[in-house]
Amino acid sequence: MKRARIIYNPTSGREAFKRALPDVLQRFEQAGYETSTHSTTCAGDATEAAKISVERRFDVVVAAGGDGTINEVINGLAEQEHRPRLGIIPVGTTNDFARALCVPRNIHKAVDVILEDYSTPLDIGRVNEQYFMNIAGGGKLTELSYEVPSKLKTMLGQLAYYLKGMEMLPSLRPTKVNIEYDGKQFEGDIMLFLVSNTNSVGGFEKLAPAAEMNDGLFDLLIIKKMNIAEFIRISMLAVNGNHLNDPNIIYTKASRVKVHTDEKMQLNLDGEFGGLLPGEFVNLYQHLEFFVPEDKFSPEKDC
Ligand SMILES: Nc1ncnc2c1ncn2[C@@H]1O[C@H](COP(=O)(O)OP(=O)(O)OP(=O)(O)O)[C@@H](O)[C@H]1O
Repeated sequence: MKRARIIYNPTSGREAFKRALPDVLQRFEQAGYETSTHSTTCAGDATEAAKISVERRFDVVVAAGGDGTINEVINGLAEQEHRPRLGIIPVGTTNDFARALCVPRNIHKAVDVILEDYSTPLDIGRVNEQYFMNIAGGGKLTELSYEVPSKLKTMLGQLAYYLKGMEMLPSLRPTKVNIEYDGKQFEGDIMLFLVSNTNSVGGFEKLAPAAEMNDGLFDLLIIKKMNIAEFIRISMLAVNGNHLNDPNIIYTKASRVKVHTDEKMQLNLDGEFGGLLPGEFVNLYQHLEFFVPEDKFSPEKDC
């Protein structure tokens, strides 16, 4: 019999997963899985739970939560020799990664994707011995994602981020960096940089529109120093993906990106604080196998 371990964050999003859990378990049982659950208790707990799932030889691990929970689970699986297949049930506030995978936000439809049993190997990123599946970055604005209090996210959802973003705008300052990417180099002041594995970033779906998740390459986006009015203008253009030809933007693909700075610059990994830079970002080609809708990589699919 196949065995699945569901690791879920009971505080994620609007706490809907706890209510759906009995139905979810029943559906896994009916599909032939022996299933057990782990409810996370604090930061880092999902990483430990994922490592234990590997030790106990589960065939499938399901991460139910927001991007933070999925990131923690990936950190528990990435270094293991035997890596179970990974399913996602997106019940967080932003769910950028699930959007990139075309996994529906409806809990039962997300369960359908896992039980349909189609999975595919996808790239993940590593930096300073930590792993990310969606995006890494640095620059004051990337700190937005963890400055929003969890209670406010539960109440307001995505709106909480926009409000906090507006509040932070006046305090945005450029940072002097040196960025090496696949043999090329950029040196100068930047507002922020992003190293992206998917095209779904911070609720913007066209920020890194060419990102593929199984090509062994990141999309690197550098936004150079500019004033606040310019920055707002670029952000508006980015909603529709019209920011890429701007002279203040560098947008390219790279498998390795090395960021050095003498100033204090925080590293953001999938929306959570990941320590301080410098760091070297390495793309791990097709390193983890994810359940996705079977037509996810067909040219017609747009989700
Ligand atoms: N029982 C818990 N109580 C409080 N925090 C927890 C608990 N379990 C996990 N966490 C922490 O909550 C963080 C954020 O959770 P998660 O990403 O699942 O949900 P979210 O914040 O609602 O959504 P998103 O990250 O998409 O905005 C996790 O990275 C984890 O460190």
